[in-house]
Amino acid sequence: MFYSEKSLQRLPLPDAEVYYSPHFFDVEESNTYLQELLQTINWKQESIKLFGKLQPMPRLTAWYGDKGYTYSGLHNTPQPWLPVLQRLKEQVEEASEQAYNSVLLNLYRSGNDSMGWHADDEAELGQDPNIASVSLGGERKFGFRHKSNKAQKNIYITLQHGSLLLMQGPTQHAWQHNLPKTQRAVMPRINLTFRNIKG
Ligand SMILES: O=C(O)CCC(=O)C(=O)O
Ligand SMILES: [Fe+2]
Repeated sequence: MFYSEKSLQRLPLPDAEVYYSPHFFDVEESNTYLQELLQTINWKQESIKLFGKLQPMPRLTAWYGDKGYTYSGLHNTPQPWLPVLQRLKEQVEEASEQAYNSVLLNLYRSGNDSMGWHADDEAELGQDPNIASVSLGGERKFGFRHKSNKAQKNIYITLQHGSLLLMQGPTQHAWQHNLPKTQRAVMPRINLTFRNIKG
């Protein structure tokens, strides 16, 4: 692969540090990772309490790494690293020049699966969280919404098969992000967010 294809471009979001590489993994490598993760990850259908009622999350999830973590009000006990996750982690660490000790995986089975607006700003992620997000499978739109500047329009990008997105610095303070549902017929998509849990 040529260096330029791997290279991360800074996206023009004010009050943020966001970098994107659309073809961080080539198609063959991405296909192999997608199949291996579909088969080896211990996917779970978790529920969250919404307005006092338990609701199934609109996606499957799995949590691997060294430390437990609270996410969407759920305490996640991590499962030990799998070789495939360690390989991905090493590549992402090298490109982002950051270390990660955990990964949350999301499986969006269809266009009906989604993730609502949120910021990954839990105290366990430290002051300025470093999050590295790998996308595999069906292309989906990913939104950014500024928390305080109402004049700032939402920004949408398409997360491609084999792409890498980094959110660093003040990003989680100033912005929320989401993965909206889509009516389009889309292939299943796996997302991995590598994080560094403190303490
Ligand atoms: O699926 C995605 O690209 C977003 C995942 C995400 O925001 C998260 O896991 O916190
Ligand atoms: Fe997130």
